[in-house]
Amino acid sequence: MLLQSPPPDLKTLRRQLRTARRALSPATQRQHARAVASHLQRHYPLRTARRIAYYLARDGELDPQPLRERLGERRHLWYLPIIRPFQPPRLWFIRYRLGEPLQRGRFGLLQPRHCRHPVTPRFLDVILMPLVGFDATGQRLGMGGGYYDRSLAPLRTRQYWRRPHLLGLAHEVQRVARLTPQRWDVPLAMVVTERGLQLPAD
Ligand SMILES: Nc1nc2c(c(=O)[nH]1)N(C=O)[C@@H](CNc1ccc(C(=O)N[C@@H](CCC(=O)O)C(=O)O)cc1)CN2
Ligand SMILES: Nc1ncnc2c1ncn2[C@@H]1O[C@H](COP(=O)(O)OP(=O)(O)OP(=O)(O)O)[C@@H](O)[C@H]1O
Repeated sequence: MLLQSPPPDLKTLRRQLRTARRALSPATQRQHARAVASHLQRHYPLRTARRIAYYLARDGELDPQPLRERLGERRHLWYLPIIRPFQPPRLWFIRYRLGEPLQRGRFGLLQPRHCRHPVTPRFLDVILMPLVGFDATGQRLGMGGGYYDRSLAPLRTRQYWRRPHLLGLAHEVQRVARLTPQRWDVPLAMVVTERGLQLPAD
């Protein structure tokens, strides 16, 4: 009898995908970050967005900094996530101007030292999200803490007249065949890798 190996559990899958993205050389990392910036710099919801959340790349994450540099500071306000200091864990977003001081917070994450006027996701036009994994349908695998999912949950249930456009950024090596959607998952509008934009397909 042929025994098929079972699909890896999510914890194993996260570890494998994080190892794969970390294994990319610094030169490849830079090339992918520049390719993603080229694919997105003329992208309509981003060009016209006023408030954009991004993240400071770590652990092999696709680096959104070249994209920030191309889009510039004149038309856009840039925000970084911070873990809000009480339970349940959720993200707030803080305006961050280049050159302002950073400090290490929870999990050793760099975050703005001055946390003035945090906003929740509904005040943002675009959220650039770091992915651990993704599939062709736009399903996303994150760090597993539910930080983004919990923070975005109100957008699913309430009717806001506008909601942020969610863009996932990743390297192609983070693509997986199929992720099973969880009840609380908030779907992405698009995944962007060095190969280009990917609209969710069923
Ligand atoms: N660059 C970046 N910023 C981000 C995230 C992210 O994935 N990447 N987040 C995405 O949610 C939020 C923070 N959530 C995080 C959740 C877990 C870990 C993490 O490193 N966990 C370690 C365990 C560390 C420990 O327990 O001390 C790990 O899993 O190895 C990091 C960020 C907001 N900011
Ligand atoms: N809207 C929510 N309300 C309550 N708990 C939630 C919600 N969203 C996620 N969670 C909790 O967070 C945990 C992690 O979720 P999941 O495995 O989907 O993480 P993830 O999508 O990889 O992480 P993240 O959202 O931080 O990128 C789940 O076990 C779930 O219990």
